[in-house]
Amino acid sequence: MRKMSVASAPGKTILFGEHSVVYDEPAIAGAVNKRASVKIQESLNNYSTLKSYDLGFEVILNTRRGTYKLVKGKPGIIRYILNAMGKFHDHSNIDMTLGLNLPIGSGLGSSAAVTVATIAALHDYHGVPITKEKLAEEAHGVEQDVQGIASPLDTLVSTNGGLVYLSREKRIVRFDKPLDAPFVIGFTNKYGNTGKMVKHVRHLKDNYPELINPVISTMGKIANEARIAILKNDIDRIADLMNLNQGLLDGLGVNTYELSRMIYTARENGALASKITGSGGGGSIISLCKNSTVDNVANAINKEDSTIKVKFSGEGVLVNRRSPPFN
Ligand SMILES: Nc1ncnc2c1ncn2[C@@H]1O[C@H](COP(=O)(O)OP(=O)(O)O)[C@@H](O)[C@H]1O
Ligand SMILES: C[C@@](O)(CCOP(=O)(O)O)CC(=O)O
Ligand SMILES: [Mg+2]
Repeated sequence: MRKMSVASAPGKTILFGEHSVVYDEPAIAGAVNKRASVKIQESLNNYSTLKSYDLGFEVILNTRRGTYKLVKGKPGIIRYILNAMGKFHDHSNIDMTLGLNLPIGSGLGSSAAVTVATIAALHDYHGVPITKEKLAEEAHGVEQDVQGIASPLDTLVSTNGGLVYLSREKRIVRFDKPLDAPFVIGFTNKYGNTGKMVKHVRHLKDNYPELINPVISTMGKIANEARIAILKNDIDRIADLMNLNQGLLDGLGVNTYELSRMIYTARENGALASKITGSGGGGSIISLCKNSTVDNVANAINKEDSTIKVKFSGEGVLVNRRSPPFN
């Protein structure tokens, strides 16, 4: 029987604090019910392979030399997997398969979900016990290597699951109850590149510190206000804070015409709030709706863009389809 390991991890949606979280401000994000899965099998060849039917890529890897040949597809997300293999794999030949049922580059944390699932599968394959804390830390290190700058938010949420508040001290506090309100995620077919958008904000901050620092710290204050509103399930206050957060993201230049189109379409068709989720520059928006308006909002956005129905999910990383006995 060929040695095999399977791990999966959820994507996420950021409610408050994207970009400001990179500068240690608090943030609020939730794991969603769309996941990345990685299967590793002992290879019968004298080389390794990495395939994804969902993303249409195939790679032949020489793990001994650390080189690879892209047989077909785009390299993007492969960089995260190769970085993880460089750190957590030996030179044995393996066949890896990546499954992804969430849109990639769409602000839903595909890079974090793929990275967490890859590392969890590699550690299981090599029989290396690991805690959730260590797994999230290693995954954050991979995102930092590949993107140049990354907060631990995405990889913490993909590892732990649930709706979480990330404090300034980088501790996560899980909300006991998911938000009792329907959301619609709208996404454009123009994906955003997280690394590029984070570097854009860094450039602005370095050039206009006296203007941008107050924006970043106000985003942190909004996240703290939102934490209280979520605990009270004060939907109207959450909505006001989401729209305020959007105004500041716009100021940071991470909005686009397509994202604005979806934001205002959502608001004009009954959404209580609508804002960019994730890095922006493309990708997705998240709209807070009422049960009576959620279908209107989705239908209106679908006229020119796409929507994906996601639910918050309590499930974080799974290894061999069960929540690992993390110590
Ligand atoms: N079709 C694709 N095949 C492989 N990689 C892709 C594809 N589309 C986008 N990518 C890459 O996937 C990564 C997505 O990560 P990121 O930009 O952080 O988006 P997300 O918001 O999903 O985390 C980027 O490195 C991007 O270059
Ligand atoms: C923009 C940022 O705050 C979130 C990135 O989210 P995503 O990769 O677009 O899903 C960057 C980070 O936190 O590392
Ligand atoms: Mg990402």
